[in-house]
Amino acid sequence: MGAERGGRIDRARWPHLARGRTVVAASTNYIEQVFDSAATLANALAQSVADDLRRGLSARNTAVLALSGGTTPREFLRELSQQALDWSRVTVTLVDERWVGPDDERSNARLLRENLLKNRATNALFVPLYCDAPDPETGLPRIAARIAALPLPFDAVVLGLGEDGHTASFFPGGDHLAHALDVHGTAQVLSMRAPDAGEPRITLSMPTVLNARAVYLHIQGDKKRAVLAQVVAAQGALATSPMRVVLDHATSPIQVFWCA
Ligand SMILES: O=C(O)[C@H](O)[C@@H](O)[C@H](O)[C@H](O)COP(=O)(O)O
Repeated sequence: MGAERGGRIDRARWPHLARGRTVVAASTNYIEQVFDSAATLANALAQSVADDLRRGLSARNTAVLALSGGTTPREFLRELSQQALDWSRVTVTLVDERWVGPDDERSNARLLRENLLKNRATNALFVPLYCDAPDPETGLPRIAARIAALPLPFDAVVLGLGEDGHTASFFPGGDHLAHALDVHGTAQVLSMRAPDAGEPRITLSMPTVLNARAVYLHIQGDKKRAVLAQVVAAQGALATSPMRVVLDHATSPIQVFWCA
């Protein structure tokens, strides 16, 4: 993969890279930065995503962002909500959503509502990946119409990583996994059911994610870092994992933000 090591990073090639962070590896399809705490990571990631949004606002007068749910992003979302920019011109949606009501503990919409859509970001427009249909298959046309109406590509997409190598709701064994991962596919959003997914899901498709102007991977803890190392080395069960497909087809380097 031709990794560069910290001292030899060509900063001109990586314009988003702020000073003072440790770059542990970079290659043509990812660049990894390591932070000494979850708080410094959350702050740096929020600043970086906010800069992407500001660039979008000044170039196109509008900006659009897709965020992941799960347990990792809470602190980052709170930091992002404090970023000074014209949030009234920003549209926020999710990378994926569990098919549960917006007040359910497992709802990613709820996570965003409680942690991002407040403070300075109160006026951001949130586009949910959930509707009152009984299941994601039935709700899909409505959700797809919402995504089709967005001014894509996304200015930034933030992904998470599961220990099974899933990202977004690209779960191994998912009923629409091949379709979702098809880089030439035309679907922007799909339903997904998988044995390890818990609830049925809605997910952005791989090309919708990878067309973003900036794609981040936010991971915390040694276990996730070990998972990513296996994905990068294409080893064992993770050699063909969904995250590996993301790395293989990244059109601009995935920006990995990691802390122990
Ligand atoms: O809603 C979700 O489940 C996600 O968006 C999912 O892709 C998540 O990012 C990973 O599963 C990591 O989740 P954790 O941060 O909880 O480990």
